[in-house]
Amino acid sequence: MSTKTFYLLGEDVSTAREIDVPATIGEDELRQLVASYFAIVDSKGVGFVRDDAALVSLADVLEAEGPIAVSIDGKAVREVPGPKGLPYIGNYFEVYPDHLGNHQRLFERYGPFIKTCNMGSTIYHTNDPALSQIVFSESEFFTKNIIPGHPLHPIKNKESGVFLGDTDTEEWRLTHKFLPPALGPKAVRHYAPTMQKTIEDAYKVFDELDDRDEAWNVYPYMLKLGSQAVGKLVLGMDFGHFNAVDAPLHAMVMRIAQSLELNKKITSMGSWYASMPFGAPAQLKAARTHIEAMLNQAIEEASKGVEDLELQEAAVKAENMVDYVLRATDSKGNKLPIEKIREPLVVATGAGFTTTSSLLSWLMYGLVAYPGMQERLLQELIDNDVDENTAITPELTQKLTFLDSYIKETQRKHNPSYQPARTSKVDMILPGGYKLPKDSIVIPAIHHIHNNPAIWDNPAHFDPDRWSTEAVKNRPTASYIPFATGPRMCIGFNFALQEVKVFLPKLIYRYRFSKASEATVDYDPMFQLIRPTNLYVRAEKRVKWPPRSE
Ligand code: HEM
Repeated sequence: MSTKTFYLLGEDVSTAREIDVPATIGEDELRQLVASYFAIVDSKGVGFVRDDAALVSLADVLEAEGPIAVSIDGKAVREVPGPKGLPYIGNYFEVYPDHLGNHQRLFERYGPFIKTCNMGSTIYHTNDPALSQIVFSESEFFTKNIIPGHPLHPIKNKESGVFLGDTDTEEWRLTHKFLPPALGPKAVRHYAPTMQKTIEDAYKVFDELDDRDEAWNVYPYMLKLGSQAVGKLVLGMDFGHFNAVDAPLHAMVMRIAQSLELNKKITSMGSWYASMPFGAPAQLKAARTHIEAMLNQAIEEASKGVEDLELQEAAVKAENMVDYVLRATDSKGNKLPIEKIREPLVVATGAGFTTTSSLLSWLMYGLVAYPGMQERLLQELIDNDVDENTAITPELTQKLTFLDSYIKETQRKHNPSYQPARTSKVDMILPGGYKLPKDSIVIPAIHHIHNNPAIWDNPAHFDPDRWSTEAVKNRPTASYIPFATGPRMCIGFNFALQEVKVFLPKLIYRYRFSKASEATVDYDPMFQLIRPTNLYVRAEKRVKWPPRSE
């Protein structure tokens, strides 16, 4: 055993610490030992420097006299860079209103890890897959802990267990045990007929719009469609969104969408604003109370079976998630307590329709904005013997490989979610030498990871065929994460993907879509998700279909 002193390259030598190094230590073990003293997240990047020269072998390090500097990925440690802010408002005007474009600009200027401060709230963003993987991994370094300044803080809700709650809680563990089976691959397969009925019920509205020769704004109709499906399959509720062309949105949908808008507004103002007894924070409180009342009624009224069933069996037999949570029983005979059912269901409903309606809107956008897509998707249906009477089963959608690539490319280029955030648990040194303090909010910026030119060839080009290239098949871990990754990733992704794989073929087979507005498509920077706000299309009922390919 010998005692050596180490300090972080870039810090003052007076910060050097003594570390006892066993005589038989190996090179990797030495890196790990030093990493553990300085909370260096990835020991593989640790290097040693003495008198400005790298100590390349283990023997060099063990024999070096005096304090040894520790480099990270060959660099000195450094503060996370970012733009200088104005007094009080910080970088608000550097980020808003076009936060997608502005963050892209900031990544180009400052590199893959940046720091901004808006109205007193400091946030870190990364467009680097390796850093994102670390941030999402629920470890000794990071967790989902929704502290003030976290984008979800104004709507934090411990009782919801999932999405709006911290990881380290009994509620998360319990809900995370009971909810996911109802959204697993086997469970969502038996939802396919209900999904198909949902889209077929919507035909009469799109047909009438065609008869009237009217163009329609995509997002509001996709919101109706996405929420109609989630209403039925999560809450057992018929929202009646396609009873007529101008059927209003159900109050449940309005209130959840309103909560998200208010939340984005509150977070963009900084955490001090959230506790104000008027304005957006007061409206948010009123919206929550209304949602709870409606949910109680839905639980009363949802169609339900009677017998208790083991989790997996309940998942494949239940008519909807209300039915499922009331009957699902774990191996020890425990059920999700009745008082713990309401909040997770509200969250699953909100998480389910806001996201799928945005994705559906971008899928429609691709049909009218990218030449040839609609024709290729239709041809694939014809070549797989799809016609208007075909039941779109998971077995069939597995064969629709171009549809799969088209959805993936849409989720890459136009991903609706952009700000899943995690919180640092300790002061640490990240790969690249970035110093990150405890309680920092870090956002793996999904849109910017998916459009990072260091990872994706010509990322601005919409190209579904890239998904069959070796480069994309062998892409770095976490470079495509539309549903986030790690233990707190989306639990509804099977549901979402199956839904769009049922809806899209049905729509494309029946209608020919064309763009009905010339304006550049905008997104609403004050909404929690990225969705096109001004995309108008016309859907004409097809009267002719192409022949099968030779
Ligand atoms: C295109 C559709 C969807 C996208 C892009 C999406 C995306 C995401 C993302 C990025 C997260 C992580 C959020 C965070 O870390 O803060 C998440 C979590 C979640 N999603 Fe989804 N989602 C989709 C559809 C759905 C559906 C259909 C449901 C349910 C029916 C659902 C339920 C949830 C839940 C409950 C969580 C929280 C999981 C937890 O806290 O452990 N999602 N989703």
